[in-house]
Amino acid sequence: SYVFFSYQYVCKGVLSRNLISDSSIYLLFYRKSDTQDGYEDIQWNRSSESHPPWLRFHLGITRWELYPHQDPNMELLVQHLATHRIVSAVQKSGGTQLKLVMSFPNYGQALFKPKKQERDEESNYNLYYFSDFERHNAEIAAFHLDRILGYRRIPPVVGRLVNVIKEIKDVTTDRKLARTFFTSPVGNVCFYGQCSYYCSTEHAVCGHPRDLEASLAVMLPDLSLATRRSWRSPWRRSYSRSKLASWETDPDYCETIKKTPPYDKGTRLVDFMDMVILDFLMSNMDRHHYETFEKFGNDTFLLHLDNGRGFGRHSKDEPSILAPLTQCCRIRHSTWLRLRLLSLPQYHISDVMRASLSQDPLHKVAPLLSEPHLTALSRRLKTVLETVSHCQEQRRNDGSGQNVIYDDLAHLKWSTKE
Ligand SMILES: Nc1ncnc2c1ncn2[C@@H]1O[C@H](COP(=O)(O)OP(=O)(O)OP(=O)(O)O)[C@@H](O)[C@H]1O
Ligand SMILES: [Mn+2]
Repeated sequence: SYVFFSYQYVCKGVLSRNLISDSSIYLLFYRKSDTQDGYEDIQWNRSSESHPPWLRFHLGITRWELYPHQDPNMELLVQHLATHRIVSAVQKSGGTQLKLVMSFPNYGQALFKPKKQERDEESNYNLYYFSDFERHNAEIAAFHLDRILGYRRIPPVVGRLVNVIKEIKDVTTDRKLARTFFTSPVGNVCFYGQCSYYCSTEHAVCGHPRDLEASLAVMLPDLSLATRRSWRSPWRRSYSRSKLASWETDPDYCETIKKTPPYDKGTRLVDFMDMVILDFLMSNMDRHHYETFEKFGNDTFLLHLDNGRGFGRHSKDEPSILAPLTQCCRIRHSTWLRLRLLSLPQYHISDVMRASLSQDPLHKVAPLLSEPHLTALSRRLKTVLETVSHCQEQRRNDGSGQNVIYDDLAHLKWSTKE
């Protein structure tokens, strides 16, 4: 089968399997910064036992996934994110809303997004999707959901209570950020940073009085070590109050996309559908782009970065997010089986998510997703399965002979026959 064929190529080294071949490149990368305050001397060598968890994460990225199923490194990786001393916090340039890059003594880094909204607060119905807040708990919940779906295409994210004075203001070298700190009328410490959306006194994020809930996502390898390509989503929304996008008006839109590279070959179209299903489940309308690692060309997984606008509403579903699936009627066999599993009473998606999220350190402060959001997940999962059934019925009747299910498990059947 194709998968076995490409696997042989990987073994022969024609196609590379790992993003970063060994740790030596990092020794060169960090040599220039090894005298900085607060950082440890570099403790690792080429032996993997000496590597900090964030480095093991980087070295474990393959063309198919960010980390393996039952990753032995995961527990320590998230524990470090949640507890290690923050030695530096600077604003991340680019993007529309405030976020910080935090550094740890062992050179690990995390992308920080602050809490801006209460868990039980629903996004204002009069706000367009493109002016919605980003939510720290959505970043955390998206990581758990992506893992439960068996994708492993979101970098690990953990919740943390951050002391805005000790862990941001006192350690930042970012003057522009430091200048935006103030004490609110009730004595909480707040800051707002500099960005193009919601960075003003009115939209400040505040500690309570100093502790601020936030999400910390493990940083991917620096772009100078692993370049990424950004792809515009063919089903991108118009980001306008008045314009419609072509996929909203053209009934044959998918037929065109299916013939357009890279969607015409390999697994790109079904990989895109995987992402659409994730987004529909969490109701994320903001997937304007996705990224891939350049090294792997077109034959690789899609990174599901930037999930802060998911989980904004639980009382309403957004069928237009599923439009690619409705229009193309294509889904991976493995994804379809996973979704069916998560609809069974013993593996119910809401229960699996509740249990998974309760492992996060912020669960002690408050559950990461309120019960109505968990209920919405199971309702939306049912909609996805119904959409697939409807597609199958449609394909049976239209006589086109096109399959709804993309068989990505053929090699497994082949190997179990042995
Ligand atoms: N874990 C990560 N490691 C490294 N880079 C990341 C990570 N997560 C996101 N990024 C990068 O940071 C950029 C900005 O992050 P994000 O998309 O979350 O912010 P944003 O303000 O919503 O951006 P935009 O307004 O462009 O959608 C992303 O385009 C992505 O390339
Ligand atoms: Mn965004």
